[in-house]
Amino acid sequence: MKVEIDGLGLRYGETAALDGLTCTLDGGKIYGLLGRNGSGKTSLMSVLAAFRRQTFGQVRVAGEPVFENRRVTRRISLITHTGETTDIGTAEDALYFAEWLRPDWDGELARSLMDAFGLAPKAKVKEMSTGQRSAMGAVIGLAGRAPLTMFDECHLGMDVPSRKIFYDALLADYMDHPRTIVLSSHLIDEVAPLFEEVLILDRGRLLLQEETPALLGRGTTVTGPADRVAAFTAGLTVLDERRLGPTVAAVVYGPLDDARRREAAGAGLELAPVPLQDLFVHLTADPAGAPAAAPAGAPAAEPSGEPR
Ligand SMILES: Nc1ncnc2c1ncn2[C@@H]1O[C@H](COP(=O)(O)OP(=O)(O)OP(=O)(O)O)[C@@H](O)[C@H]1O
Repeated sequence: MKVEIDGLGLRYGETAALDGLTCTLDGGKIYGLLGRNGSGKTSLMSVLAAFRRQTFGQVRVAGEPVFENRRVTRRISLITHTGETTDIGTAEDALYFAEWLRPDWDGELARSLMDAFGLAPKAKVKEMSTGQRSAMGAVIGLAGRAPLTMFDECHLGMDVPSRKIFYDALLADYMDHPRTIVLSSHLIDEVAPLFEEVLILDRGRLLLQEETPALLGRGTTVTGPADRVAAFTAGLTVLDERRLGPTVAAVVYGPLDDARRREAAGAGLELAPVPLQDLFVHLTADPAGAPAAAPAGAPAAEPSGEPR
């Protein structure tokens, strides 16, 4: 399902939660929606799901505006960590309601996920633990198979095995039933393998939108003897440096072309990708205290220059 967002603004009184956000999701992918606390992720998903009406700008899903448009909203699902959509009687009541709401509901999948998460059908949703309520939300979000499904930090409180069940189930079901999935999370390294494309928000605006491999290509860890690493990284943007005896691992920002990679190999240096989380920290660093970020949709920065 294609999502078009044009100059989107959302205000809560004086607070601009979204401030002229423009981007397009072509759909049929798993998108990672990242951003620091308060950057506008929940606000954006709330507008996309028509939970809130935008203050200005436009949102179109499958070519149609979403607010008060049941034809489109019945095909959009937003699962939040607060679980308000699941807060109804017992777990089986919540599933019944979700089935009534969702035209693409898969009851078989819902039952098998309930089992996998160890959720009892007769349990009252209000009496569930935080992690159990999150798991309930995951069941409803996945079994609903909405063509646009958004999970907003929906793994909050889930323990590690439950999160693994969620990620595995999401990927397996997405492979069988491709759709547009948007996932927001602060556990970046944990969810990064799921993302095909990443959007980063910053203060209500789009900071960056890029396919994951290209984004990961922006950073490299250079490891080797300290003096050779220093010589190789001279003039590059070094985000971090760790020293272990005579060996240094330096994280550099910006693509390295083939010639530079050959040069590194010739110097006996090891090159490795940088985790998405490290890049995220760099890209969203506070401009007052640290390197700033690349503009939205911009090509990767030159090795020698700090973007924006
Ligand atoms: N109901 C509300 N009333 C007033 N301000 C709000 C409300 N909800 C969010 N905001 C403000 O809007 C901005 C964006 O909040 P939002 O919840 O969209 O961010 P977020 O990226 O989802 O944050 P987090 O990662 O912490 O969940 C913040 O400045 C926040 O304080």
